[in-house]
Amino acid sequence: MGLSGISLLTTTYSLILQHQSLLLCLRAKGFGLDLKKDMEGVDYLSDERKKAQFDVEAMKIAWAGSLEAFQLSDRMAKLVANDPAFEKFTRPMLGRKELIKNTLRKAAHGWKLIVDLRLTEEEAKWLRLYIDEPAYTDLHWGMFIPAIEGQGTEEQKKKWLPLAKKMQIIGCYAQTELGHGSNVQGLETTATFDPQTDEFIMHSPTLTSSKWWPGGLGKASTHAVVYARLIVGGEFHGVHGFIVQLRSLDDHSPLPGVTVGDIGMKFGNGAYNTMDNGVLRFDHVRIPRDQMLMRVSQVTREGKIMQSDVPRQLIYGTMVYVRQTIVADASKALSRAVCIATRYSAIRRQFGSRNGGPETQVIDYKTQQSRLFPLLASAYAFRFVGEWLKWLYTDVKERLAANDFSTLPEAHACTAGLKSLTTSFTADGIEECRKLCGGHGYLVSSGLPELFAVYIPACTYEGDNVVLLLQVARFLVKTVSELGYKKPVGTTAYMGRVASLMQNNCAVQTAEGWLNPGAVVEAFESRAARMAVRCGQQLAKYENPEEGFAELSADLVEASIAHCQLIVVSKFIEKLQQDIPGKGVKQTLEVLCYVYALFLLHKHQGDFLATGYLTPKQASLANDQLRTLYSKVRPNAITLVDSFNYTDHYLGSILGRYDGNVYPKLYEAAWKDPLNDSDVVDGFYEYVQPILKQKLRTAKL
Ligand SMILES: CCCCC/C=C/C(=O)SCCNC(=O)CCNC(=O)[C@H](O)C(C)(C)COP(=O)(O)OP(=O)(O)OC[C@H]1O[C@@H](n2cnc3c(N)ncnc32)[C@H](O)[C@@H]1OP(=O)(O)O
Ligand SMILES: Cc1cc2nc3c(=O)[nH]c(=O)nc-3n(C[C@H](O)[C@H](O)[C@H](O)COP(=O)(O)OP(=O)(O)OC[C@H]3O[C@@H](n4cnc5c(N)ncnc54)[C@H](O)[C@@H]3O)c2cc1C
Repeated sequence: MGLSGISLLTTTYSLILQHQSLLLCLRAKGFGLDLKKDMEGVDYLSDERKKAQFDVEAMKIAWAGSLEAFQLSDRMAKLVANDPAFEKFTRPMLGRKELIKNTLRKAAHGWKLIVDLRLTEEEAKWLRLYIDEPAYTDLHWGMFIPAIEGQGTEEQKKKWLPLAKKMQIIGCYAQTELGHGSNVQGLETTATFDPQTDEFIMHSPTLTSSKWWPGGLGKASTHAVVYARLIVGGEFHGVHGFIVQLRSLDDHSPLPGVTVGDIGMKFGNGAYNTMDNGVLRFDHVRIPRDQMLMRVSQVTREGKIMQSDVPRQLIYGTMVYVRQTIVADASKALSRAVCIATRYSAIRRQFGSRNGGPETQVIDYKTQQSRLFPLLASAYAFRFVGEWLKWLYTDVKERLAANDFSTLPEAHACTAGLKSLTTSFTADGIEECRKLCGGHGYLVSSGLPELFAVYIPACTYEGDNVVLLLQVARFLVKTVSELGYKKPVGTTAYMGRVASLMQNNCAVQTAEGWLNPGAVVEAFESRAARMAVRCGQQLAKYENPEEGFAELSADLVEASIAHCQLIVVSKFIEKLQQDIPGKGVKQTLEVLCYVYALFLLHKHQGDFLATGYLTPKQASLANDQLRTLYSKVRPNAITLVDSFNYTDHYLGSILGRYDGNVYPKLYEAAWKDPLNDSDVVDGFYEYVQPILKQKLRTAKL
């Protein structure tokens, strides 16, 4: 018997086993048989795993970034998965009060582990990630502490950071207001210096100045970094951060003059409702002068404003830091959804049965592949661009510490643009994964609805995605306008070759011709450069540049997307120039890299054609190559998602189970729903039976 014969037999056997276990479950419900007899321990995806053409363990390390990073993340994932305190199956069924209490309990348990096991900050970060429940701790560690680190003086850091790091105070980041989020300079909360008492008076003068949205503010935080208009001597001196105590450290009650609470339920069940996003108002609350974060500007005892040589934009520094982490998180969320959709697509069968044999695995449909594999490739692309962005951020941070601010504008543009690009794509990608799972994807037990509901605000928080792309556009327009006398560097270095990028057209003649990193990068560079230059030319026609910018903003957003996609493609290609150990690992990643690039080229072929860089024939050749690449991904699909090394606990999905034992577990889960606690539904006697028993008098009905 040939290999394909053996494989057919094993597949059929797997199917029979699945059907048998389903039958056992069905009987279990009907006749009280033992549910445990379903085929626990059988790997329904083992045939798929045997198809791998690369070393999965080595790919896990490539995904994690290093052996140490892999081991650390794996250890934390298992620690959480094996601890029943972190169970999350019932989360979407909990009411809001229970939900928040449950989250507080998990956060406390997590903190106990961190202290008892003496975990490092890096380990603690991974532990919180795998607990997988948005909580006040995200903002405490993710924004409150970084805000003090980035904007505090040495003295302020010495005072506040030990308290925060030992969790003797809990902090949040209170910037957004009811009336203003994107427009930070439009914030209305005031911090007025009182030279008599050497204090700032924090005040919310209008309803719209109420702080609105800060995570952790609603119920947990004792302190906040509050962004407010600095007023000294009756004059406005820009928006600054102030450390303000909100609640008593004894009984947690709000301090005098502070009104604080939760803003209410948000999208989805469970999901982001575990977070206490809050509202906050001040009625002339006094804080000592030294609680203004004073790295950028200082207010002296006499009420003089002193500017340090640190640029004003550093006030926005925490956002640069968090946007960078959000890019890394995009790859986690997308890879999680893709892992679920890929495993389930290999289990799910529809149509195509011949002679009573098994139906076709839906993953073998070319349409399924053309929707799923670009998402898989994007998860890897975002992982690597996230790694690069982390490097860029670390580099900027070191430069800032040495008072070199030259790379801050680029860091701002890259973090803003990539945050926007990756979160928008990931949010759409999770929803696509739900559709790829058909009807079962809509079940909460698929894990996808909650993942989607938790993820989508990433398109809004830390800067609305369109507003952020407009920031990139400003950076690009500036770069283009300076081309005559300033050499562009970093991610805009390609603009230095603008003349040739505008003139030269694509040389690819065959589908194989697209398997060339140089050809791919040049295509993306030419498209981005041409779109940016075109915007620059259009803008030049306006007398008032701001009016022109507003008028052309939709085109500017497109140009920014082209620039950011170029960054992701280039960083993936650069990654492949490194030494990546493991049999077949680099080759498999090369396939994914081409999938990512050619998928984008196909999707945005309008840009490539309209800018005149590609001919329709060359665009069509790229699409031909893409189909071939999908066939190369197919045998590796399951092991490529195994390489994310996600535990079943973290995935939280019956469809994405590692062992593929989907149907019995779906069936079992249905019976755990509280609605099935009784056969006759609550409310039947009040509301249903009277209808069934009614005797209608009218003949018409
Ligand atoms: C742990 C994860 C959970 C996350 C929970 C969520 C938390 C949050 O959402 S916190 C709140 C986040 N809020 C935002 O992101 C607000 C978005 N708005 C802004 O960032 C800014 O207001 C703006 C950038 C959209 C506009 O700033 P503005 O000063 O009014 O306007 P300009 O365009 O004139 O910019 C002036 C100048 O500053 C540069 N710049 C702007 N932002 C930054 C930055 N973050 N870092 C460095 N530089 C920045 C900008 O490029 C301009 O430079 P020049 O052109 O050289 O003058
Ligand atoms: C779940 C969640 C958690 C959050 N956590 C925090 C937190 O911890 N701390 C905190 O301070 N804030 C937090 N926020 C607030 C968040 O940062 C803001 O909501 C975000 O910055 C967007 O601002 P906005 O709500 O003012 O949107 P708006 O600016 O009102 O956006 C509305 C629409 O207008 C468009 N728009 C706005 N300005 C422009 C423009 N110049 N040009 C073109 N279009 C424009 C936008 O694209 C969008 O379509 C959180 C928000 C959410 C949803």
